[in-house]
Amino acid sequence: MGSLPMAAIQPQQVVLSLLTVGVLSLLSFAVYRLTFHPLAKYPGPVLAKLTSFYKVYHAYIGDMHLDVERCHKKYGPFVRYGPDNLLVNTVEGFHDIYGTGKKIKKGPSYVMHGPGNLIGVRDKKYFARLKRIFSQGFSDSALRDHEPKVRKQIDIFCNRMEDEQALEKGSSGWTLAKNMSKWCNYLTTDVVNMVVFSTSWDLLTSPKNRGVSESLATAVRMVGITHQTRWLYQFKLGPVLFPHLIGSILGLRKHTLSILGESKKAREENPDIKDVFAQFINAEDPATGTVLSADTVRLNSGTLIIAGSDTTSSSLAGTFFYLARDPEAYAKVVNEVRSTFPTPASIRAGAELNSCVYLRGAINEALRMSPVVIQPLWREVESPGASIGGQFIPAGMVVGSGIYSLHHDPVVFPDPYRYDIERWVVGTPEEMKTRQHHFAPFSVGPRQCLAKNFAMMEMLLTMANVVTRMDFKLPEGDAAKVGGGGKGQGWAREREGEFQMKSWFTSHVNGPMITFKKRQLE
Ligand code: HEM
Repeated sequence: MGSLPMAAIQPQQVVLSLLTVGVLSLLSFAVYRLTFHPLAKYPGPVLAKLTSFYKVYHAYIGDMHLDVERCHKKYGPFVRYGPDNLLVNTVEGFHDIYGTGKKIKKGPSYVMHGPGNLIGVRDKKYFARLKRIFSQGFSDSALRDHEPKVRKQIDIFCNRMEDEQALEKGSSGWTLAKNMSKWCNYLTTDVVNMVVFSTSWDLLTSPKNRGVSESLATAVRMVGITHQTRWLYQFKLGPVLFPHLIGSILGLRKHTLSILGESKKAREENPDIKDVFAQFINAEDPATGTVLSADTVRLNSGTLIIAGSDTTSSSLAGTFFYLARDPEAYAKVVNEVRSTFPTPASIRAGAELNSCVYLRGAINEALRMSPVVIQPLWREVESPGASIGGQFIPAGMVVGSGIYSLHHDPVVFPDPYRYDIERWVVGTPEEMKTRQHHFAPFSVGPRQCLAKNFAMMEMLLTMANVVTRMDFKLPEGDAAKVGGGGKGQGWAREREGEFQMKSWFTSHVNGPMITFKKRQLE
């Protein structure tokens, strides 16, 4: 009996089989993620449970802080916001994640910042040793060294704000309106460069390098997107998926290298320069016992420029935004500062400045309403797991909290979308303690902002100098609306009195437009 002839396998059949296998694998993967995954019991958007690209999308369009808020309103305090990601919106949970003592470290996507770059270091022991080097740059004694450099840049900033060449016609001394997100960015970028490198791009005085502000913003946007999944970084997908954002980042690298070059040149001429960069180049790498490599120095320098410019500038712009809309708060701040410091020359960082409670309240309330590091800062739970907000979360899961949501808890901050500087001035000790516990613009715990005190000093000095030298207000007409919410801007973006932010890694803002009038000082 002859054997039956084998039927020839058609290419369509191969494709069909492969497709079937592919679809079945995807289906079983989806079923696993929705049903058997360790986070399966937590509610959340179905797409977020299935794929990290849900988060990537919100990071790209810049509404993640609002989407996080929307999800908590819909699903409650624990929300699954990615296949392995859990959002926690209780104050206990927040302090469990970011405070000390838990087996929790920075999330996997932080590797994108490169080895030896403080902000991205995940190993706790290595971090502790590295932090000893970098925190010296922002210690109390270092702040005293930095203060004159900061004041000098603030003086240039104030000269630009009261610029008499730009008086509006018939306005009895008021200047043309200025876009404060831009000007505050020029100020803080020049400040951070002077403090770290003793040289700067002179953004306040020269338009030549101002494109760097755009590059910084785009770099921050790309960081925020890449933070949502480590695959983007590991498989180098960023340039493929977001080619329009990459050019700016290359531009930023060029600018960083130029400032490093300038700074080195200045050091050859004067080897005694004392700044943060001098500490970097003379420091010993705790991992190798040798001096920090050129790459480590470059990476950390880039981090300081980004971390130190965008954040402080958006916070200052926010303070202008809210104060210019609140005549009562404005009057309290102005009276307090002018009675404490009769002349700009008398303004110094320290006890007197810190005693200006309305000024501090005005800045704190702007940071509460519009915290500038605004995406959930992802952390990985280490073995054997951790209790977070009363829930046991297994090792390997990635957890985070939205600072914007924490700051808008209506129980602690009644009428949470209203700017009210009294929250930081009036209250029983218990109430003040509770508010502080729910307030974390700089994060908390071991990985909180390295330069929190420096940033507060810079903001207090800036606002104190401005109100001593000038009056300021919103301009007439539509320009007054720039930066605020309004109809048609999207969900939760209708509130006209709220400074609108795009939640990139740090926030991106526009406005407010502000007009200034120089005071006559004897
Ligand atoms: C209003 C201004 C600022 C705010 C609101 C702010 C906020 C923050 C926050 C929330 C973090 C935690 C980030 C994370 O967990 O991934 C952070 C980290 C950091 N910030 Fe700031 N920051 C400000 C200004 C500055 C300035 C002026 C500098 C330096 C010149 C700076 C340097 C850093 C560094 C190096 C880290 C990383 C610390 C670490 O990973 O342990 N920041 N900042």
